[in-house]
This record gives sequence, C-alpha cells and structure tokens, in this order.
Amino acid sequence: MEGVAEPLRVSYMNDEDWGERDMEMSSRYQMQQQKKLVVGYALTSKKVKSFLQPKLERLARKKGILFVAIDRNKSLTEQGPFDIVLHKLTGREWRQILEDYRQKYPEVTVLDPPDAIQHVHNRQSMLQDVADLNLCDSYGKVGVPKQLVIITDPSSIPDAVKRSGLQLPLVAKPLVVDGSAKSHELSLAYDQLSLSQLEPPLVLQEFVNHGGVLFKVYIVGDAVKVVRRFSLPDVDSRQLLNCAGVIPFPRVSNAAASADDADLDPCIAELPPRPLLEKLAKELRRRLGLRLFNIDMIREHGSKDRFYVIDINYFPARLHRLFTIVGEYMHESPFHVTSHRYYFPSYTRFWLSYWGTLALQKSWEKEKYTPELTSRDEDGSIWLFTPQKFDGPQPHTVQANCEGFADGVEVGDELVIDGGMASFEVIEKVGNNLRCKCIDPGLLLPRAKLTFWRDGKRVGKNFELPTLSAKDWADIDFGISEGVDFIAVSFVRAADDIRNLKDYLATRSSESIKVLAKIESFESLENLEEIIEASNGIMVARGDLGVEIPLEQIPAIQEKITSLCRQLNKPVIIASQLLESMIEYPTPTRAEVADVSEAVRQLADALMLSGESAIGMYSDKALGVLRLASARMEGWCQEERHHNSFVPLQLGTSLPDQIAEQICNSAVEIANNLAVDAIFVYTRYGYMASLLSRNRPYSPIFAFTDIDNTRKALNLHWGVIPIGIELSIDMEENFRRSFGLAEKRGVVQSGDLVLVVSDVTPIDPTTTGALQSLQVRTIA
Ligand SMILES: Nc1ncnc2c1ncn2[C@@H]1O[C@H](COP(=O)(O)OP(=O)(O)O)[C@@H](O)[C@H]1O
Ligand SMILES: C=C(OP(=O)(O)O)C(=O)O
Repeated sequence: MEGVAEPLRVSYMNDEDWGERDMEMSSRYQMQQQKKLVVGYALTSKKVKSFLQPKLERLARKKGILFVAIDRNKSLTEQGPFDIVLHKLTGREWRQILEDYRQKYPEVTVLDPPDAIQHVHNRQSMLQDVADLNLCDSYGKVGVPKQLVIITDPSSIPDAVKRSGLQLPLVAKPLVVDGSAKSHELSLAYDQLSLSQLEPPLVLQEFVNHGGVLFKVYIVGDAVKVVRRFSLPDVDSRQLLNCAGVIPFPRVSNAAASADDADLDPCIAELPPRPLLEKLAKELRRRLGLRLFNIDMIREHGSKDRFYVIDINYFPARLHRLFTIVGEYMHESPFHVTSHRYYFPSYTRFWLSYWGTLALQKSWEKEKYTPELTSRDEDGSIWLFTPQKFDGPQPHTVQANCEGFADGVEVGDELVIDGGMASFEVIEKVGNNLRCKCIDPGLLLPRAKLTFWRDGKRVGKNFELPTLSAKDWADIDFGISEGVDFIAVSFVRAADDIRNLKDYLATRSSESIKVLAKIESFESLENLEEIIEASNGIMVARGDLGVEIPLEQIPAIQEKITSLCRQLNKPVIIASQLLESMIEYPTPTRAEVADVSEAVRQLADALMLSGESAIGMYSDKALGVLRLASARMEGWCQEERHHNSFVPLQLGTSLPDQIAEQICNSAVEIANNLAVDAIFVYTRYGYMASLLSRNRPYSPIFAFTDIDNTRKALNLHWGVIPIGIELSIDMEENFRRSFGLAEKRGVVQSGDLVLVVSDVTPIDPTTTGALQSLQVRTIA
C-alpha cells in the first residue's frame, strides 16, 4: 500500500521547475488512470490561452481528462454531460445558469461554486475569513493588514483614516475585484490629505514592509504549493517623510518575476512553515468553500513568524503549471461518478450531514448516561457514580446525567466505559448511586457511554427510551423541508420503528425519502432480518455497536449483516472508525487500511467516514485514502475471482419477485462468462439495477433512469453508476441515447460488448411484465 502512505503534498518548488516536475506523474496517479473525465470549461479567451495551452491539453488527454469548451449561449444540459465544470466568468446571468445546473445535476462539480467566488470578489469579505480564523500557533501568526473600507464621499477619507488610527503609507485598492483592469489599479498613499483624491468604493490597507518578497500559496484540493515572487520594496521612514501624494503602482502580483532563485537575505526568503500553511489552507478551503485558489502572503520584515494574507484569487493565473496536481485532484476528488461505490460523491455528503444530525439526537438522549469528568483512573481505586449534580470536578466522582442510569444494576455487575476504555466492578448500590472499584484502568472522557454487564450480557434499561424522540421528529421535519434523500435512524430496535417513519414520510413528502436503519444495539441484532426487510438500506454503525456488544464480536457481526443485506437485496454501509487515526494524522494505520479492505472483501455497498471527514484535520486526504485503498482491494478481489475462474457469488432465490431475480442472476452469469465491458440497465425505480448489483458482477452497471429519486438512491448500490436520461417505451431509442451518452463520456467505445437489461415497467416497480428483456449488443 505504498500509495496510501504517501506524505501530504505540500511542496516547495522552484517556480520554473513546475512544468517539468509536474510532467513526472506520481506513480499513484498513473496507477489510477482509469476513466475519462469530461471537464466543460467556460473561460475568457485570455484565460483559455494562458491555461489551456496545447501542451496541457495533450497531458490532460493522457490522463484521461477531456476539456470541452462550453458555449454560454447554449443550455449546459444540452452540452453535457460533464463531470466537472471549470469556469472563470462573471456576471449574474452566468451565476444563475451555474446555480440552476448545480441544482439539476448535483453530482457534477462546479469549480468553484458561484457563491464562494462572490465572496472573494470583494476585498473586504475575502480577507474576513483570514481575520476570523486568527491563526496563531507555535509556527507563527497569520493575520490581515489593518484596513478600512470607504464606500462613498472621498472628502471624508482623511478624517476617517485619522480616526481609525491607520499608519501611513496606505495601499488603496478598489473594493470590488471583478476581473477588470480597473479593479486592479492600486496606489500607494504617502500622506493623509491626498487620500481625498481617491475614488471609492475602496479598501485602504496599511502597507506592511515585507522585504520585497511575497509567497504565492496555491491550494488545489488538499494539495498546497508555495513559490516566492518579487513584490513591492519596503518603504522606509525617510521615504515617507520625503514623499507625498497618491502614487499608482502597476499590477505586480501576477506579473512579478519568480524570486525562487534570487540571491536573497535568508530571513526574507525563508518560506512560511509547512504546518502553518497546511492549517491555513485547510481552514480557508473549508471557510471559503473554494477548491482551486491561491493566497498571497507576506512576512513582516524583521519578524520571523508574523504573516499577513493580502490577497485571495480563485482559479489563479499560472495554474497550468500545477496541472498534475489539478488533474490528480479532478480524478481523485470525491465528486465524480466511478464504478466503485465505496465512497460518497460530494452531494451525498449532504445526506451524511443529516445522518450525522439524526444520529446525534440519539447520542443526545444517551448523554443522560454519560459522565462529565475527564480523569485518569487507577487500578483498585473506589469511585462514586451518581446522578447528583455538582459544580466542577470532585475527586473520584463521576456525574451520570440520568436519574435512572443504575436501574436494574446489581452489586457484582461490571461497568464498562465507552466499550472498554476503562472498567469498574459495582461494589455497592445506595439508591441511585453506585460505588465502583476500578478493575481495568483507562480513560474517562467527557460524554463517555456507560454500559453494565452481567455474565457476558448487557444489563440496565437503556432501551426504555423511544427510538425517535420529540426532537428527532422535529429534525425529521427539518430534513423533509430541506429535501433530504435519506434518513438514517439510530438505535432501531424493530421493523416497526422503520415502518412508522416510512408511513410518516409518506404523508409529509411526495419525494420518496429512503430510510436506513442503523444497526448499533443488541435489540437490532435480535430482529435483524425484519429490520433489513423493512428498510431501504442498512448502516453497520460500528461506533455504538462496539459499546453495546463485546468488541471482538464486531467483525463477525459485520460480515453477517453484510451478507444478509445482499441476500435480501438491500444496500449496506459500513460506518465509523475506518480511518480513525486520520482525524489527527495524515496517514492511516496499516490496521485501518486492512479494515477498509476487509469491508470491501465482504462486498459491502459503501463505506462511510465519520469523524475523519466531519472534524478531522485531513478530511479530503482521508477520503482519498479510503477511495484508493478500497479501489485497490476491489481490483485485487476481481482478479482473484478471474484467476480462480468464475465462481458465482452464490445467492439463494430468496426474493418475492422470482422472475426479476432469476433474470438478473442469469444476466450477471452471462455478463461474467462473456466478460462484457459493461452492463446497461434501463430502470424506472431501480429494482432491476439493484438485483444486478446484488450479484456483484465483474463489469460496471450503468443504470439509466428518468426518475431523479431513483438515480440518487442507486448511488448507494455496489458497482452501479446511475445516469439520468429520458426513457422511451421504444427500446431502440433508449439504446441509441444511452450508447451515445456512454460513448461521449468515454466509458464505452466502438466494439465494446454490452449486456443490456431492460425493465421499463411504467407503473409498478416490483411487477414483471412483457417489457423485461435481456440482450447482448456490440457498440457500433
Ligand atoms: N498591505 C500591503 N502591504 C504591502 N504590500 C502590499 C499590500 N497590499 C498589496 N501589496 C502589494 O501590492 C500587490 C498587489 O496587491 P493585491 O492586493 O494582490 O492586488 P491585486 O489583487 O490587484 O493583484 C501585492 O502583490 C503586493 O506586492
Ligand atoms: C455511525 C454511528 O453512529 P453515530 O452517528 O451516532 O456515531 C456509529 O455509532 O458508528
């Protein structure tokens, strides 16, 4: 897994080296040369000339990236499909076109989103995030120069500057950066009076002496590159005394020469510390919502670690020199459809945030059982666990925040913290209080979960809480109003929990919101089959499951759930702690990679990151690692199956609709025997596509549907690439459209063999009818 262990890509490079060095593609990237990526671009002719140079287009083609010019006057839908839309155009009309397109095709990535770009079109709001971030650690401090915004009335400027306490000289910059030459006309003001000559709206910024060198920090996804450029020279006090007026200066930042090879004072030339840049890049990416941008940073002359950000640009000039990174980012980032379904495209992150929210509500209930003290306990020490409230920490006392936390508990029971972080034996019970002896020292963290055990079985009445609390229902309503696609229910105990929610959703929303059951308790395991049957999918929520049942049982339980889900034709997500260490570290442990690989080997439909992407330091990288590790393992498994000749992944005929099931089982057998290049399925409600996926064929399944909801739901199924098209009852028309589309995307080509399964039943999703058919076609 050498690719996984690659260090984080913060590079310090000679400006002029980029082109050549970038040509040497990383081995990881080469290995990932897979599918074609169609990038529609909408750029000014100047930008096309500077960015899309012939050399770059050639390189892109080699990397499977096809650039297609977008005609602004035609509909984007007609010109697509695109995997990515790359643009640097302004104007309200264009913004609206893009927003509409994003709404309609959430799976297409727009680099960058119009609202995020708007933010950096204003020099005040652009720097606000840096100011709010107020980054300060042992590596340095990053701020913005003191500044003042003047909207109208130039005559008021001298007074306003005086009142604000800004120190001369000041850099005057037009407030709005709209790509026009005028918005880059800057000037240096040496005295206060002359400031009234300026034309608002503008930003007046203190000039920071920085030794005439600035650092251009390029941020592409989670990669960061930095180079030095010459900048404005320092202004000394003598100059300040002798100069007056407002002196325009040319646009230096883009035109300035590289200072990488210059013979500079090392204190000036020293690049900003890597950890500081990483942190800044990560935070700004999140706060700004941009993925292709650069920041201009200067170091206060004379200081070692005092930095200022003075400018932020999206899709900056000279990006073509970073093309390997850009190309890699386009291929790697979680936004485009691939044949592997072991990670979520970015729009499903949206669902995930709701899952997170809904899951949290249960955690909120569970908090009633949690201590609020962090401490290291000691072997043999005696502790009091009590629901009584007290302020501040008390020695050897843990506050559980639910009165009845000890109901049903007896002397001799074992109290386990957070599934094994520490253990105690209950030695005395007085009312609601428990005195416990520490038998396995460890860590007590705030909000830890407490469970009680007797003879290897859970005791206590945790399960008296309703599956969905009042707050959960309120949040479900919120989810409906926001148009969520999935709702995952925590601590499901029985199929009725799911049915009740489905009934409720049916009355509240015309969209078919899918309900997933999170398997994370004993009760859910006892009723597993009926819960799976009632749900639209299952999540193996290993975090809580590991607290509720003995840890060592998790691997077997995971395998059992995964296999049963496949048998019952329901997608299964393996969640939590897959790459837990990446919350803090840029590489995973080898054991975590093995865990990911095992879930892939078990043929799970999806893997889900939690803390790694929600609060982790390396969220994008964690997703990249997850994708790479799962793709590698999936490839290996497929090869193994090929080598050992075809051993069908046996499934019993277990579903109510035996005809559809048989058609799909046979279809996959044929597809595997013929080694077809792809399986195409035309499906309204996704049923046939799910049945094909259930057989885990060798070839990717392209599912063509005319229902948005189906398209989104199919994303969760193993190996399915859902594509929205208009379906006709004329099958030849469907073939023509879908083959054309797939060819355009580069997923099939002339001569390819395709197995075609059709199920365009107009009315009932589960009935089989005369329209079901199976054909083998060769792409003309
Ligand atoms: N506050 C500042 N202190 C020192 N130099 C500055 C400051 N602001 C801008 N500059 C100089 O002016 C150049 C252009 O400023 P910038 O804000 O990047 O404008 P633009 O977006 O038009 O390029 C910078 O590259 C830097 O050399
Ligand atoms: C996914 C899980 O649920 P939560 O969101 O509550 O962490 C889990 O427990 O593994």
